[in-house]
Amino acid sequence: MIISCIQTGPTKGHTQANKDAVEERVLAADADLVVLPELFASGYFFDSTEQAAALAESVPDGPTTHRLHSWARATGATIVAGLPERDGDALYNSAVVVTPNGWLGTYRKTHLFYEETLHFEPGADGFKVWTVTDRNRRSYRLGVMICFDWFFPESARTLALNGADVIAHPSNLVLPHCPTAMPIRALENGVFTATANRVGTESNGAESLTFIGRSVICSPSADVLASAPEAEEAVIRAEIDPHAARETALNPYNDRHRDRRPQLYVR
Ligand SMILES: NC(=O)CCCC(N)=O
Repeated sequence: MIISCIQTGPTKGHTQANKDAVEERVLAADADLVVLPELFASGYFFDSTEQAAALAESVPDGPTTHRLHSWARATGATIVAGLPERDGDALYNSAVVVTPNGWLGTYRKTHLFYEETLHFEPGADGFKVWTVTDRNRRSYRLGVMICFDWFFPESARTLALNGADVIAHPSNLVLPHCPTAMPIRALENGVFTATANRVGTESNGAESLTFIGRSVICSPSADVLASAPEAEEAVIRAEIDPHAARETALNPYNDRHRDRRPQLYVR
């Protein structure tokens, strides 16, 4: 199967224009799994919680999920994309999994970063894995984490223990470390990872953040299968066999799952 990460450069608040700007690359991706960045259409560094709330939408009946479904239907791809979600009075930094058959599920970011903590509720649903199919109807297991979740090894580890073959990782990275770390996150958990980041600089009216690009697709052997430049919009892609993630033996004596000693791991 083909994984594609689309590295974008959105303008905060211009959700329609940001979706229009990425549509052509999604429709041309020719991939089984397309990963878009965290908050891909809204932008990230909100001036206020009121601005975040104004840009948030309900799932699955909001306009962005509908647009993602039209793209999934048109391409046959499964799409993972980040958006600000409103559920009653609560706002979440979420990612939706959308297939040609429609919305499949939502992940709410567990570990909020910096001023996200002012605007969003932390997700409390844990790390979910969905069974999806590629365009040849071959099934694989897809987990999702969002940006800063990478910093906590428990995120990718829990997804791997929950059976993920592939981890989609919508991001808005501003620190330099994640792209360097992701090959090891993939290796230590025996999964493929697909980090889709953005570029550009955004201000909240008082300070600004610059996003580092460097989207990256990694293999269970810590290979960097594809990577994007730092400051340009880009599309990266890689062909993988997701079931290769199910080979847990490292050698005749070691197995990445069997060798774990959770009874000795504190917390
Ligand atoms: N949007 C984010 O969660 C940024 C996390 C910090 C980083 N790794 O850049």
